[in-house]
Amino acid sequence: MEFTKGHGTGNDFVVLPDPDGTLDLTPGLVAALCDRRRGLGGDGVLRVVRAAKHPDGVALAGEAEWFMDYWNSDGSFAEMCGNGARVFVRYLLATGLATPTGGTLPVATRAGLVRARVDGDTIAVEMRRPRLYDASSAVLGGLTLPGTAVDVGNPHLVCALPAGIDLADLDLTRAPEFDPRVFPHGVNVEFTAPADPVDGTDDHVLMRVYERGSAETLSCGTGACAVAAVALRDATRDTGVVAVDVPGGRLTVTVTADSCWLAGPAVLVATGTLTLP
Ligand SMILES: N[C@@H](CCC[C@H](N)C(=O)O)C(=O)O
Repeated sequence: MEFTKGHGTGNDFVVLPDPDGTLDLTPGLVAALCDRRRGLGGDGVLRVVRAAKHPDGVALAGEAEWFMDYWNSDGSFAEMCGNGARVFVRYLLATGLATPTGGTLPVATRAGLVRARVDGDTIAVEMRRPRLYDASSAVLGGLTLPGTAVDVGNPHLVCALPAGIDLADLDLTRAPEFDPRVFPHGVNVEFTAPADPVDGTDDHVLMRVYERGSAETLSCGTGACAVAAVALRDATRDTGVVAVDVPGGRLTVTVTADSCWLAGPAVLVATGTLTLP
């Protein structure tokens, strides 16, 4: 089986072309592929399948040719992956499987249709506007951190660190605890700290993330969108541009009245042939 490895700000994926949806992708196979010592290694798998050929994509087949079948590294599904969508589009373009029309390329996902725009090394995807819906908290190393629940198609909990606690000092080798009544299907937890202004943006935030199904990653695109929406709310703004620095680089999030653009680099690093176990 052919594979490609790619990443967006260090959030890395095994890309599997399966245009006709014939691959028997199982949670065990996904976990084995993502194993960093015994497999190819990755935060997740992106199966590239025609929307018409996947039960979760078929409803959008009239609007997008390709469906992003995203899996976390533990073998669970997620509704949406912002960095994954950007890498997915890079793959479609590099392989000639799709070309933008009128500057944009639609992709079907479990969270609905996203649109991509390509500008050199940068790929931006337009997703739904993040919805802030509840106050909740995470517990990490005995410390309770208040936060905001945000729906970006997938669930997020954004927690600002109190003064005196350094983002770099957080121990994210263990999962933060969260309230399962607010997040019955689990949650991605973002920890944030303010940063110095960046030209051309309205706000600048530092972020680390513990992802549902993938543990700590170097970046999370939907997480960055959630963080940007909370930063704008805290600045009593409804829309704006926020630079979000993650351990793997910088993402730029533009929240508009009705959507959210996530922009950053998306890179393919290797292709090869995989012998399935
Ligand atoms: N890294 C992704 C999010 C992947 C899904 C997430 N772990 C979940 O289970 O919701 C991103 O870039 O958005």
